[in-house]
Amino acid sequence: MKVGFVGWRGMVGSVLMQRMREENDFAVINEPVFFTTSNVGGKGPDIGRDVPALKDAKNIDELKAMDAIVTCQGGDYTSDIYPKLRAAGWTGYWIDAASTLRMADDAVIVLDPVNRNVIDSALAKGVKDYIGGNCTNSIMLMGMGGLFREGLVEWVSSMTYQAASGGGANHMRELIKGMGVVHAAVADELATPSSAILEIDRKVAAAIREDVPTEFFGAPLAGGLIPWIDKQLDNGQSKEEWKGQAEVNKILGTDATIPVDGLCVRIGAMRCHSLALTVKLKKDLPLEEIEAIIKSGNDWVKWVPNDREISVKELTPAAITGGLEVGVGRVRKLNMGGEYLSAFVIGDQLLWGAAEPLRRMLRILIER
Ligand SMILES: NC(=O)C1=CN([C@@H]2O[C@H](COP(=O)(O)OP(=O)(O)OC[C@H]3O[C@@H](n4cnc5c(N)ncnc54)[C@H](OP(=O)(O)O)[C@@H]3O)[C@@H](O)[C@H]2O)C=CC1
Ligand SMILES: N[C@@H](CC(=O)OP(=O)(O)O)C(=O)O
Repeated sequence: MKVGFVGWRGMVGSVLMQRMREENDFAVINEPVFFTTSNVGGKGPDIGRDVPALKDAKNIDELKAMDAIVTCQGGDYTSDIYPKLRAAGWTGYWIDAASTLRMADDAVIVLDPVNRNVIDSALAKGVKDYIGGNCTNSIMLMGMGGLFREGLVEWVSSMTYQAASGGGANHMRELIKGMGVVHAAVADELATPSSAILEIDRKVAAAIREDVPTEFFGAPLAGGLIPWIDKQLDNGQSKEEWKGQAEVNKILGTDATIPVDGLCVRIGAMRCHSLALTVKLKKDLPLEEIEAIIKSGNDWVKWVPNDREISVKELTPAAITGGLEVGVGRVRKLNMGGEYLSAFVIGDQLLWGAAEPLRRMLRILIER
């Protein structure tokens, strides 16, 4: 199979390359071809064997020679190139991290540990477009997929805590710079144990208002949060919030829509997205049964007992970042009644939230 890779040196693309090397995926790809929008003729990534020089990611003829194209280049690239390629008669497989094509009728949102049945039936029908889901939705479904699979979920309220990496590499850099600015504003006082905390607080507040960089996020994130992610819609939702119900139902292939809604908030974590969920179940099940169903969702569910000491150690970005496990904890019945469940779900948004579903989709295609 001739597989073209576009966007491989970006943040999502780099994580994809890293995972493909770890899983030895390049051993089963006869001809990997790497494309670029900025460095035609340059050197491709290290995949353990020689690869041809980088090809032009905007050259439709070069792209047309591929059996499959995996792109992490972003929505603008997809909007520009995909229609031209299809118009030129290309019938290969398009695997994409960008949201552009997700809701298209003839595209499938891929998250195979949750919707392998949807993927398999699409492949059998000849569907050619396989798109990675929004990071919060993929993480939520990786954590709570068992409850959805059993048809137990009536609705979900999802309050998110989303990491800087969701915005891209520059956003991560801005967060760290901001942290440095805050520290620098009170470094002397911090070195003096007797210094007054209110004075430290005043200086920190001033630094956050005036000095923390805001070029990429548009508001100070270090030492704060931003209660809006993505565009504003006419109904008062953010686009990120709108994606919840639309994508979750499409991923699951539901007949009747399961309502999913809540607020999406950017916080100062690096690459772990978290969700505080209220789940309305269709029936009042014992907690032990709920635990067994959640654990049975897939091999990556990391069940964290609802215990203070374990939760603060295991259910945090520090514990989860860089790994494929999706933490699920704080599961208990809420005061509203036996059918109301709380849960906290946390995952690395560059892995299950972006690169991993694409990597696995490519593998499914190759191994067919
Ligand atoms: N970030 C996320 O959490 C998620 C992102 N996505 C999708 O993936 C797309 C790509 O996201 P992301 O990887 O964060 O974007 P990046 O900005 O990190 O990379 C995108 C492209 O920018 C070019 N680029 C320019 N300067 C640099 C540089 N200094 N280092 C690396 N690449 C550079 C590269 O193209 P070239 O080599 O051709 O110059 C690269 O492929 C998004 O637009 C989105 O559609 C989907 C899910 C989650
Ligand atoms: N919007 C997400 C990241 C992302 O790229 O999402 P999408 O693929 O749905 O555009 C975030 O900021 O955390």
